Order: sequence, then structure tokens, then C-alpha cells
Amino acid sequence: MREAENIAAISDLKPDYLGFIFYKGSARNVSEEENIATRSLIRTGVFVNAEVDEILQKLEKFDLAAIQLHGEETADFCKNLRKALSETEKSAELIKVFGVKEEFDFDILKGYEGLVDYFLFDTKGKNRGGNGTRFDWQVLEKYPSATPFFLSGGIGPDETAAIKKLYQSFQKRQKEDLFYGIDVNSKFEAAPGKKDPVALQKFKQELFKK
Ligand SMILES: O=C(O)c1ccccc1N[C@@H]1O[C@H](COP(=O)(O)O)[C@@H](O)[C@H]1O
Repeated sequence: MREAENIAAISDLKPDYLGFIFYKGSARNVSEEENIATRSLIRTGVFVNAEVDEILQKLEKFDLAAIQLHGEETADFCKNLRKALSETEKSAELIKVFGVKEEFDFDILKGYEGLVDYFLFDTKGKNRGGNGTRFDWQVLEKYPSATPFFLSGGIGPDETAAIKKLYQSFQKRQKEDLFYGIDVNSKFEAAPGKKDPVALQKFKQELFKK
């Protein structure tokens, strides 16, 4: 998101998080000049292999409360970022993203356990993110971690039934707390960085309908 009026319209739908892409390679990149003021939402900065200093600068400037690491950030990087945050007396939720193609080796998560607050699963594609394509969510039925995750990657208006089905599979195992959230992006855009409030409202209604 990056347009003040659009941010206000989407904030009215009361999402828990609102994302801002800080990656120059993206058509959604937020520049230093942008005014992205919002009310009480978890303002999330999305970064791709950025330096700790850059993340701290954006955190301060844009009053971010969550950091989404959407590149090849290592566990050591996450540890250093956490340390840098505490040294500057800043706190922010850390979300580490993993790209999924057909299969996913969950062993990779082990090194990140305890270092980040959430994992996020996106579809591996030709772009760093915002590819607008889904992966096979069945992969997550074998989710072995105790770290809650966000589901992402090409989630669109027609996906509510499939999301509910996946959620129920976690409920059956009394593990629904692990399926922490869903992250929508390009499939709800009128243009890059501009979300469609009507489509999102309909989606939200459908998602919470019993
Ligand atoms: O959206 C982008 O341009 C982007 C660029 C670099 C890193 C992440 C990006 N977006 C993230 O991609 C996922 C999935 O998006 P989509 O639903 O497939 O469009 C989401 O987490 C976005 O925050």
C-alpha cells in the first residue's frame, strides 16, 4: 500500500496488518517521500535482503511494528536484527518468509525457531514476491513447527473455501493457533500498490461466514 486515500479505505476494513514494500525491484515499492500514516494497525515493512541499518531506518521513519523478511535472510541475520532492535530499544514482530514450489523441506525452519515470531509461506516464482500464484497448500498439512505462520501467495477472491478447508484441517488436530493469518496482495489490486476495498470487504465477509 502507498496511497493515503487507499490506505484509509483499507484500514476501515480493519485488517490486523498492513504491508509496505521497501524493495526497489517491486512495482509496489514505497519511496521515502510517501505518506503512509495509518491508525491502529500493525504496520509491516516488507524487505528483500536489506541491511540491518536500512531496516532500522525504515522502522523509525515509517513507524513499523513488524518486519517481513522476504529474501534469503539467514538465521544469523535474524539473530543480528533482533539484537540490533533490542540495542536501539525498538521492538518489532519478525516474520520470515519461505518460498514453496511443489515440495517444501520443513527442516529449513529449524534454524529460525525462536528467532522470529512468525513464518510466512509464499509461492516461489520469477519475482521476489507478488507473483500472484498459489502453491499446493496441502504441503502445510504436515506442518511440524510450533511457530505460527501466515499463508500467502496468490490468494484471491475465490480462495475462501480452500482457506477454510486448510484451517479446518488444523482445527481437527487442535492446532488452529498455528494457522495465524492470511496475507493477500496482488489478487486484490486495482493497480500495483492500490487495493480494491470492495473486493476485500466481500472477501472478508465470505471468509468469516459460517
Ligand atoms: O508484492 C511485491 O511486489 C513484493 C515484492 C518483493 C517481496 C514481496 C512482495 N510481496 C509479497 O508477496 C507475497 C505474495 O503476494 P501475491 O499474493 O502473490 O501477490 C505477499 O507476502 C506480499 O507481501
